[in-house]
Amino acid sequence: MSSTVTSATPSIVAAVRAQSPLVQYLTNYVSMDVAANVLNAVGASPAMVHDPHESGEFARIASAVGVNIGTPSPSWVDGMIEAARAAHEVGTPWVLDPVAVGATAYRREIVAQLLEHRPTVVRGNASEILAIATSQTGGRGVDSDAASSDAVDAARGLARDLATVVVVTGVEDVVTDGSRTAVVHGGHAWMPMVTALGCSATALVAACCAVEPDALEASVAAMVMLAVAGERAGERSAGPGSFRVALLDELAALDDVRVASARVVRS
Ligand SMILES: Nc1ncnc2c1ncn2[C@@H]1O[C@H](COP(=O)(O)OP(=O)(O)O)[C@@H](O)[C@H]1O
Ligand SMILES: Cc1ncsc1CCOP(=O)(O)O
Ligand SMILES: [Mg+2]
Repeated sequence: MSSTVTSATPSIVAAVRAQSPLVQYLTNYVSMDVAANVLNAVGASPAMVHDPHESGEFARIASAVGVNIGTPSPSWVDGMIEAARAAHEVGTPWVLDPVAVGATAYRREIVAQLLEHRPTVVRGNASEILAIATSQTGGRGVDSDAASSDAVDAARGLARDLATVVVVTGVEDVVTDGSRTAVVHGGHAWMPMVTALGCSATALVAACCAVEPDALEASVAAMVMLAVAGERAGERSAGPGSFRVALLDELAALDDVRVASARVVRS
């Protein structure tokens, strides 16, 4: 086991800025603004295109797609499925955010349908990943009632079962493809007090997958961005409100030296 930043991470961060990938994000009403601004801050190009009349067509021109079930309704779900289907068909990476999947049967059915279209990465908090991996229900709505460190085995098993990368966020972020596992340390205790940073983490994973074919390395880079920027933003903020603004500034200011300060443990 080693504790070091992956050599791939700085080049992925730079590639997002240089290539400005078009990230289509079908996300919930709560997160649209912050997730789009997070993508802009790191140099990606967000497009919140969700309607089933156009989501599949748009997914064919996007560099990566995110699908987030945070505020679902039937027509939005149709749009999600069209986008996921199209992304899978043309080989565009797509990332699933199973918000509060343990909470209702409706959400579990949506996630089951979306998983048929083979996401590149599933990014959730520990309750969400445990809900998918073990079929356990509950959780605390969109928030987690479990620690990411308690979901490592479940995440590894899920990654193997789905042949995907699984990211479990929390105090530490666990990234696994079932054989390789990385734990990213950092961030700040105010992060869960700012809504939609999990949704934004999913958006960043999509942006990194657009420029890096190794989805595990792409996901590590996305988590490093938030961990480093979050830690720095916390040092100069008065509370969650100013933290939210400072986080955007710190994401935009990420450079090789700052990225290299990340603490990543691999096994
Ligand atoms: N207590 C914490 N300390 C540091 N970072 C945190 C903490 N809680 C969450 N984060 C970070 O906040 C982001 C969102 O994660 P999380 O809160 O687990 O997602 P969600 O909002 O989907 O539940 C991630 O980058 C994660 O690392
Ligand atoms: C509050 C809320 N309600 C439905 S979706 C949503 C946003 C959840 O965002 P995150 O999972 O990133 O905290
Ligand atoms: Mg979430």
